[in-house]
Amino acid sequence: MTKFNELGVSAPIMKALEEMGFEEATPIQAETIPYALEGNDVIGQAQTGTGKTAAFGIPLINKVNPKLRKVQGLIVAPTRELAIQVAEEINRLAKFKRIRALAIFGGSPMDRQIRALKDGPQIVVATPGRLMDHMRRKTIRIDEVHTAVLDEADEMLNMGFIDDIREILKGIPEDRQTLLFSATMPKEIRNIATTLMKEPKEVKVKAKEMTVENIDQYFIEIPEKFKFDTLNNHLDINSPELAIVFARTKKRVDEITEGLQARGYRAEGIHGDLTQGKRMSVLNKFKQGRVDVLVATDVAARGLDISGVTHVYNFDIPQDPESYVHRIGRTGRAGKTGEAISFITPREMAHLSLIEKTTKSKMKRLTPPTNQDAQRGQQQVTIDKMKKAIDQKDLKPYFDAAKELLDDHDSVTVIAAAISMMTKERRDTPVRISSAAPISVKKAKSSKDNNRRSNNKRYYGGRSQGGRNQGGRNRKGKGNFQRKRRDDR
Ligand SMILES: Nc1ncnc2c1ncn2[C@@H]1O[C@H](COP(=O)(O)OP(=O)(O)OP(=O)(O)O)[C@@H](O)[C@H]1O
Ligand SMILES: [Mg+2]
Repeated sequence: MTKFNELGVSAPIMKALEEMGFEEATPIQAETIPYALEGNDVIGQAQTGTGKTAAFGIPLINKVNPKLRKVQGLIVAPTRELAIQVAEEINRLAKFKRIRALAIFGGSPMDRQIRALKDGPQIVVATPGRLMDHMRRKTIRIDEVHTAVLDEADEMLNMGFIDDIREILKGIPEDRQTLLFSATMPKEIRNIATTLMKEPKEVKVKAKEMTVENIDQYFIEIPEKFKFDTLNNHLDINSPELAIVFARTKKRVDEITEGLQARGYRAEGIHGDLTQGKRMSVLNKFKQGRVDVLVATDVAARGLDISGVTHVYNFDIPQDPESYVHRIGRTGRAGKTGEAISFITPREMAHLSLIEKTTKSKMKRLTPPTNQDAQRGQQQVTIDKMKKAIDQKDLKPYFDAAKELLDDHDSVTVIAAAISMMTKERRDTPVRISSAAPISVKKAKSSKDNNRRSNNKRYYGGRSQGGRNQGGRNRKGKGNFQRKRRDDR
């Protein structure tokens, strides 16, 4: 284990790290910080939730001159919420260095951002679309930037963003330091990346699997029309502290959200068609635990660090294995455990193998839970509450009433009545989710799908201990798949 002071991190940052409770550097931090501090370009790849933000944030802050009120560090991120989160983490790390990070992103008033930029933040975290707006209007100067960071680098260099990124990098002096980070880095994207960098040091934290091992991964083979009830049952059985449900399209996100609300869950949806105000309020409610289930498109798949997310459901399996890695990585962060459950229609089974092959990890099969399983799961929630009360509460004031009840009824009946009154009643409000075209399956490899290991015994006790736009424009018309996909999230 490496201490931060062994890495050459300066005193003000050390103080911030202490305040944040970071005792030791994570492997990606230990390996990339020294390279970056020496001024090297770095490509850093490490699993989700392993501290990549600080891995680029610390050396960047280290290098920034607090006396110079000009943008010196530019971080580009794919979504608005991620830009905000990264700026917050940078500001925490920079607390004792008198420098400020500002997030600029689409969907929020331009004039306010222009004023904030005039204030002279040394670090800007931006989504590409809004950043380019500012560049065109000359309301941001990036010609003194010495460090450029692409967070979620493979996404930023993918078809939907690559042209913007090239244009942005053209505005930054060529002798810049460039840092690229992501949990995934397909080879062809890595090749593009190196053309934008100078002899980059490539750090790939050695891991058997691309996914974090403290996420238990499951799949349920289920026809489309049973997905919603299965989700319902699963939520009842697992009673997640916080759960994220990923669906393929904005429409499905809306329908699933409405369906869950109709069935009595505290659920809210998030996708690219909502106003920025709504997106932020939904995410904040989720972070505060006022919403238990966040239903989302891939707009929430990358980078978001929300503590307490115990379950991730892939209501629809994602097209790309990379997207799978990022989605499930919203749980099991910073050493905590989590569960990921993917719904796969029979026709999509070959796609499961492709994902497993890419991520080098296996999903265990679960049988779809029945309504009875779900009922039992909900009762278990009550029983757990009762057990807690037995352990922790002073129940003596209730003894007389209890004894009175037991004069007339046997104890099993009395307890059953108590459980029934405290258990959430299931609502069977009919819910219809419009059907979605199944994923287009590439490189189908079906032979081993027929004899997958079965692990059906896992219904109860499945509760785990949990410890959180895109560039702002809805650009249409290029016609390629990636672009379309981004517009639809
Ligand atoms: N050295 C550390 N010690 C303890 N906690 C840490 C350390 N470094 C980072 N963290 C915390 O771990 C969590 C995950 O960090 P971060 O969001 O940077 O992960 P990431 O690798 O960028 O994940 P993703 O691939 O999903 O973007 C954050 O809450 C962060 O504050
Ligand atoms: Mg990250």
